[in-house]
Amino acid sequence: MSELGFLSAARYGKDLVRVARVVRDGDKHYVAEYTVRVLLEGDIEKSYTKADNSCVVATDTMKNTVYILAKTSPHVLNPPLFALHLGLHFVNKYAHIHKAFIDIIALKWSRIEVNGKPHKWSFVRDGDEKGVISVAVDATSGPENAKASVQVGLKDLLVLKTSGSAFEDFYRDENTTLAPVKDRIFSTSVTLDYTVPLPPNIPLSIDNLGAIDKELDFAKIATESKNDVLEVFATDESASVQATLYNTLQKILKTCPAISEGSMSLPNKHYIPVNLSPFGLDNNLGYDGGAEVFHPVADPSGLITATVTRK
Ligand SMILES: O=c1[nH]c(=O)c2[nH]c(=O)[nH]c2[nH]1
Repeated sequence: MSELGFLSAARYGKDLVRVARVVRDGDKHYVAEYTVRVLLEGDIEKSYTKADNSCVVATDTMKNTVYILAKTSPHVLNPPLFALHLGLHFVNKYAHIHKAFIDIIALKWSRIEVNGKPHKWSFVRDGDEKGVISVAVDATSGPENAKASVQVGLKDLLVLKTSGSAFEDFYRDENTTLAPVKDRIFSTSVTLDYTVPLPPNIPLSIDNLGAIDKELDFAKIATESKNDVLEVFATDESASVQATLYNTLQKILKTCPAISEGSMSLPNKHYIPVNLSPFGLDNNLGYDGGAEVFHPVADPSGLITATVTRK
């Protein structure tokens, strides 16, 4: 068969590797639960073009590696570091693998408090929110010169405010029916991704991951950026989802000097005030807001996205 095309890109791996790890410090336990995706690039063309599997690190091997490092990595409780450890492992172990892309979704297990005291080994899923980590390790110039991009964030953080949100003075034309409103419900499911450049003074290696975290403190960045999301959402006198998104990312850049860029994706989950006038009831449908009964609509939703980059 004559070939009409050439292989211009190739990347393969294992997706949806679910792993939970318990770390025991005496009778105080810690737990992490992840869904991991591993994708690799390198000298793998012949597996596609020549049906030659000799270069194929089996995706089953990648799955095993996730379990093995979940047991052996000192960084297993720190998702960005664990992702870096996995990525560096693959480019170090296999000379023909030059890039590793590790994505982790971290499920939420919060320690249960009993009578105000944190319990030793009991946890609760107290929200849909998940941590999201996306690491790309590039060892094209050799594993000793590996570079990595690290994006961290969260998704599915559901928030709602019943006041402090307006939407007015928007563009109007003959297709516009939406009435301006001074006071409305604002609800969204926050997706936040931020870029954390690795310190240029510390060579990227498995052995240096501890030192890198000492400088950056990924756990602190995660806590502070989430606090900023919640605080700005609650306190911003929102002129629009767009303006609140922008204010949030500005706040995060201020709080977290290690972050170079942040992106957010915010669906505008509309709550439509119900017209109760046929029943002789006033639901405050006017410009000033103050409605009490709403129809939460699943779709369509707005979808507002933006990236703010440090100057
Ligand atoms: O905050 C908002 N931004 C929009 O772009 C928009 N469009 C719309 O219909 N409602 C809203 N609300």
